[in-house]
Amino acid sequence: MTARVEVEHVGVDLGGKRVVHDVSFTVEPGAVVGVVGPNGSGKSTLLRAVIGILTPATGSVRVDGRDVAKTKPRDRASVLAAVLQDTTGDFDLTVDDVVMMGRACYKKPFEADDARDRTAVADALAAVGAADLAARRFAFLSGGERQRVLIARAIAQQPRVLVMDEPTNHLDLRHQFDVLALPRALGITAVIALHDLNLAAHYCDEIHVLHHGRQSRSGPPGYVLDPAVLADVYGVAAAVAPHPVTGRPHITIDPGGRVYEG
Ligand SMILES: Nc1ncnc2c1ncn2[C@@H]1O[C@H](COP(=O)(O)OP(=O)(O)OP(=O)(O)O)[C@@H](O)[C@H]1O
Repeated sequence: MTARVEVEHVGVDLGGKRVVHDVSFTVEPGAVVGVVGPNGSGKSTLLRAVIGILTPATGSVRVDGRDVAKTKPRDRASVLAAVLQDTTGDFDLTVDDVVMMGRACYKKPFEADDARDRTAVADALAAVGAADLAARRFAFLSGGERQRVLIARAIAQQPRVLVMDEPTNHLDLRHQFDVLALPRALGITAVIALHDLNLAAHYCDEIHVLHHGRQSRSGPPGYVLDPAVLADVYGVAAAVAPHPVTGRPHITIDPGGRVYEG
């Protein structure tokens, strides 16, 4: 199951200040969309509005036509799952227990886990290559192992939309690729905040660039990842050329600031 996400004129206030201004885009069912931008540009705030834990000051987020801000948290959880940046890592639980938390939206309080829950948990752990961690204590995992377990928890929720904020943090190269390939492999609509523009170029159908809380450019990677945009938004000199293997845009940054040609 997958869903269409419509972000319409979303503005978000934090601490009495507007930090996201008038952002609009649609994510087609099954599409993978990237949100990129410098530190403090509003990516996490926008993602929190998408999943409904922040209520937009303007506009709305709709999933299959239903306003997320007006949907009860329990109903939201069976549609939207999130992997956010600041999830505490101090659960005194096993990995199995942590991933089982993703099943809570399907159960009454204190209802026992059933075979379907256990299958969903095992499948989710296998999907992130963490089946061997199931019996380990979450608190004693490495940063990358924890991150994969938190992604497994979101997948065990069997959402129609997966929202991930910098999911590749802590992950080695192989796991970065595997995690970003997951939404498409599972057929889940995804909205992903990313710092690595080359990963965004490779995995995203569309990219939305935020700059000072505003949407500065949106569209397919080849349109968005333009040297002039990178210079304007990030203040870096960059060359963009087709990746030799995939043909997707590939960015090379000049750390010295020299502007490449071609
Ligand atoms: N509770 C808050 N009150 C006031 N301002 C806030 C609050 N939380 C975040 N901000 C500000 O909102 C802006 C957007 O922050 P946000 O975390 O969404 O950016 P980001 O693009 O995700 O950044 P990063 O790449 O560093 O994670 C920043 O200027 C930040 O300082």
